[in-house]
Amino acid sequence: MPRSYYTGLTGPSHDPSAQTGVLLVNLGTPVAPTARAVRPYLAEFLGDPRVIEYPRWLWWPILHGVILRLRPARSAHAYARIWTAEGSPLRVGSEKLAEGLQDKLRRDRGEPIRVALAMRYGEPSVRAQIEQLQREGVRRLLVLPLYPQYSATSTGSVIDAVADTLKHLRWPPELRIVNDYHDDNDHIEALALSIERGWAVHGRGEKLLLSFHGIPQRYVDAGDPYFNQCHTTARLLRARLGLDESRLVVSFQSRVGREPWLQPYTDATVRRLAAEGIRRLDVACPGFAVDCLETLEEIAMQNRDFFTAAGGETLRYIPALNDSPEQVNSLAVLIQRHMQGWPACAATATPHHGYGGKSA
Ligand SMILES: C=CC1=C(C)c2cc3[nH]c(cc4nc(cc5[nH]c(cc1n2)c(C)c5CCC(=O)O)C(CCC(=O)O)=C4C)c(C)c3C=C
Ligand SMILES: [Fe+2]
Ligand SMILES: [Fe+2]
Repeated sequence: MPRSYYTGLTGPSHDPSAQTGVLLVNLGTPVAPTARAVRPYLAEFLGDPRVIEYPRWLWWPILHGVILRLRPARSAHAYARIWTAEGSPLRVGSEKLAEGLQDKLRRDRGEPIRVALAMRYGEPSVRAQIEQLQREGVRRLLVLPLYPQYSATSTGSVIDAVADTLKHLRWPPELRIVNDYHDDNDHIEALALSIERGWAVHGRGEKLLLSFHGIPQRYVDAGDPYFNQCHTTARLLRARLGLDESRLVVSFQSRVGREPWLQPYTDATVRRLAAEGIRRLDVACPGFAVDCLETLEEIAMQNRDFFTAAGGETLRYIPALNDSPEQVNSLAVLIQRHMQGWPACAATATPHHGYGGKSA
């Protein structure tokens, strides 16, 4: 395509060769580990009706009158424990993953695919990043929420943000959205390899606990598939690792508020296991693509303390897949499967293995 064909429509800064874009979306994180920075982040997050399903007239006074006065300082204190010189682990890890995927996809497909990262809450927003991709000339967009298991509170909310953005575009791109990848073979294999590598280096704990982020039980009762998808991931990992239900245990963390959330709770589980005589416990959090507050602070610090206080010796946290080659490879395969039928860009595609020549 001649460059001039695009310029008038999409603005001067686009790269007309990257017509296919991938938008990774993660939850979002405050810009600094301070109450002042955490407050607007929590206000946006906990003001999302997908996350808190109470009528607004009931929830708004509690959120603004109580929660946003107390929680920011407490959360900021937790964030301060995991903050790095580069910033929030969730943001840094997600950015590295996006870069790794862009390199990998360009190599695999022989075309300049653009991979961008957005945050559902805070910056860079879904809207800003889709508009940016569009300015760059992207006409086919694959959205990949970085949540392996679908929940209305996480993936569903990303879909809302994408849909809201499209309303404002005169000429929206062709769109696909990955709903979940909780049972994807390559993903399960990547998780298994990372767990086995941990065992090879540190030895095996007596049990492996998979701790997933919780949600209110009420949401699952109303039809959210999240609980089932978490258990399917666990079942597939059991089969792949050769562990039975007594060796690989599932629990749910990060409960907020008073209503019942998915059970068993992670904190009660690590205490129970220690009380039952388990001394070495491995914990992985396969619901998190990238390490964050909920893994680095809640699991690797808080729950480690609960475990040892209850008589356990070592709780070893097995890191998230982050930007490891295993995760870059498995997500690159997933992305390309979801792009099937989308042409490689004609002007820039280079012939590569598998096309033309003498192959059958
Ligand atoms: C109160 C309701 C919440 C629901 C429902 C919920 C679901 C949910 N969350 C994640 C992933 C993450 N959550 C993170 C932090 C976090 N979560 C909540 C509340 C709910 N989450 C709060 C209030 C916070 C902020 C921290 C705190 O104050 O405790 C994070 C980490 C972000 C970071 O900056 O590191 C992630 C990731 C999923 C996948 C999910 C539903 C399945
Ligand atoms: Fe092109
Ligand atoms: Fe959360």
